[in-house]
Amino acid sequence: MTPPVVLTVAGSDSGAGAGIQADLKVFAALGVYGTSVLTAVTAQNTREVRAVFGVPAEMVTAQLRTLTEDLPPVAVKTGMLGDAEVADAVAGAARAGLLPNLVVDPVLVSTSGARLGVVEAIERLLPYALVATPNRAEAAAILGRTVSGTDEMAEAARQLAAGGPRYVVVTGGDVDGSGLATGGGEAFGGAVDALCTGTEVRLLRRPWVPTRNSHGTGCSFSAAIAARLALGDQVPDAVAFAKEYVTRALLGARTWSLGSGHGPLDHFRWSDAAPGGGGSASSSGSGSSRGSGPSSTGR
Ligand SMILES: Nc1ncnc2c1ncn2[C@@H]1O[C@H](COP(=O)(O)OP(=O)(O)O)[C@@H](O)[C@H]1O
Ligand SMILES: Cc1ncc(COP(=O)(O)OP(=O)(O)O)c(N)n1
Repeated sequence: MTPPVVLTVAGSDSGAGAGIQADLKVFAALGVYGTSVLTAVTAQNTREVRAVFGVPAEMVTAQLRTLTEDLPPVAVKTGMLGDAEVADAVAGAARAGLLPNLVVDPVLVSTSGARLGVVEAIERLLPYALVATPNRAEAAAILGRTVSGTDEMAEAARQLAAGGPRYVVVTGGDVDGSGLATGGGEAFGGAVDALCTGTEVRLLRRPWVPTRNSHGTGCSFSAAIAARLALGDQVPDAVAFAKEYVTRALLGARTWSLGSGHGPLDHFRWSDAAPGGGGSASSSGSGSSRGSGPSSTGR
């Protein structure tokens, strides 16, 4: 069967844990045909982002036009955009109807602290998003206030949804269920995200996986949402699937030793990494919206 085409518009991570490389791995793992528009090249490993080189906006437009003429996507995700000119180029394509089922992951700063984007660029694209997936820090930067506990995450999701995207997931991979920063190696109450559907906010909770190999969780999450939208899921189901997928990909990589910093997820061995069976990351689902489980399409 011909797979649906899914496009990622993002930066290159030379270490392949995040960015274009992670997105394409997620697409392959979930059975869709991935295409890519490169917005920037980073010199990056598991420890740091050493250099960033932006692709000119005209070249981003050329990639978008060339691809969408021949391989029109069924769903699209954006990651690192770099500057506002690149965001304008992508927004132009969205306005022209070339980027259906658009998932915007507002990448601003890497885990290691490097700046990968600006709020102004994100703001230009958010009105065209079907789904936006900011983490707590990104939501805070866009809204201009702190977003700490789950109540504030829910409120931030509601506020961002009122300003453009139909659905917003504020992710909290770095906090436990009661909103305390984790930071250590212990499992707390769960990795909690807040999904605003436009009418309500649902808290999605899966086990928090204690691992250093967590580089690229945000990229992988948004890529999985886009893949599942292309396969026909409704947004809440796509989001629930993506959360489960990331949990399993984190579990799959717990024993990996790739690089000396924050290593990548195991994007491919997720279908046999059952959450709850993974050491201290016991199941703590509550209040979550669950779609069909990842194992339904696992290889
Ligand atoms: N250690 C972890 N254990 C379980 N889930 C996690 C962990 N880290 C991140 N996640 C999940 O991964 C997804 C991406 O979130 P997050 O890591 O907050 O994004 P970002 O990489 O943009 O900071 C969310 O569903 C989040 O809950
Ligand atoms: C090229 C590139 N794009 C995005 C990121 C950040 O990835 P993300 O998944 O949002 O973040 P972490 O999970 O690594 O915090 C990146 N580093 N490089």
